[in-house]
Amino acid sequence: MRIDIISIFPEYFAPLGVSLIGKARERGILDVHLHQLRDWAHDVHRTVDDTPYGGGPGMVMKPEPWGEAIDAVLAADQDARPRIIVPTPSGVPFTQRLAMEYAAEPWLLFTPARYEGIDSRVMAEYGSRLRVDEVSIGDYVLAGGEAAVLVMVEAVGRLLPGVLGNARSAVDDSFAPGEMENLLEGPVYTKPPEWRGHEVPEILLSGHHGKIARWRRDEALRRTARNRAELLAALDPATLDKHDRRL
Ligand SMILES: Nc1nc2cc(Br)ccc2s1
Repeated sequence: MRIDIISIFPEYFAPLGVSLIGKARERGILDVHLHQLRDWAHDVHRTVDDTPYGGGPGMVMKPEPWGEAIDAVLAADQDARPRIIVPTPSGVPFTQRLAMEYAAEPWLLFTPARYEGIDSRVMAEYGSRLRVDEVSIGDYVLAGGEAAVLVMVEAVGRLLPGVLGNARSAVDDSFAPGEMENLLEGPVYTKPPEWRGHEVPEILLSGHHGKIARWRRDEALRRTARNRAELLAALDPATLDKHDRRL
């Protein structure tokens, strides 16, 4: 997978050089290209923003630098087209299902904005011939879209074949479509069996895989009811057995 990111703070993406994503890049599973938006702002101050038409607070990112920057990225591969992802509090929710959809894409282009956002004509221009998604990582406002891109690149990158290794399958992730969709993962334990008077639940030491699976599902349902009751309401009743219903 190729990922391009255009930003006025490309240094913000240094974390993409470490840990899981950094190793995926070293192994050629992920190819990340960072671009400084100001390289396409040609005035002496390399200006990328201006006051909003219609008045109002803050500044809006100018269309010209973004247009030239996106054109330059598109020119990198004339035979392919990236899916453009615009982080914004006004977008569709970023979910595990959407992360999986993005993980199947060969090329993603992230356009994190600052200020009040990007002049709307930019995505109107590209939306006529490319897939452009406005995506929110949550109902809060950041100072810019860069942190949202870090979140999405990690959530997508870990799903790429070979990144998690054999030890861990993303199929068991919280929110993954199927068994765990709309369910939070339950508590986890490791050695020692007793720590400061706290013992590991006996069932987990029993070696009885069927009972352990049952216990884990019960705990997942309990945690979901406690922390995200609205997800339980979205659970497909067909996936609940009579034991679940007694919880
Ligand atoms: N939650 C989010 N806040 C913001 C702020 C800006 Br400015 C750009 C993108 C995003 S996504």
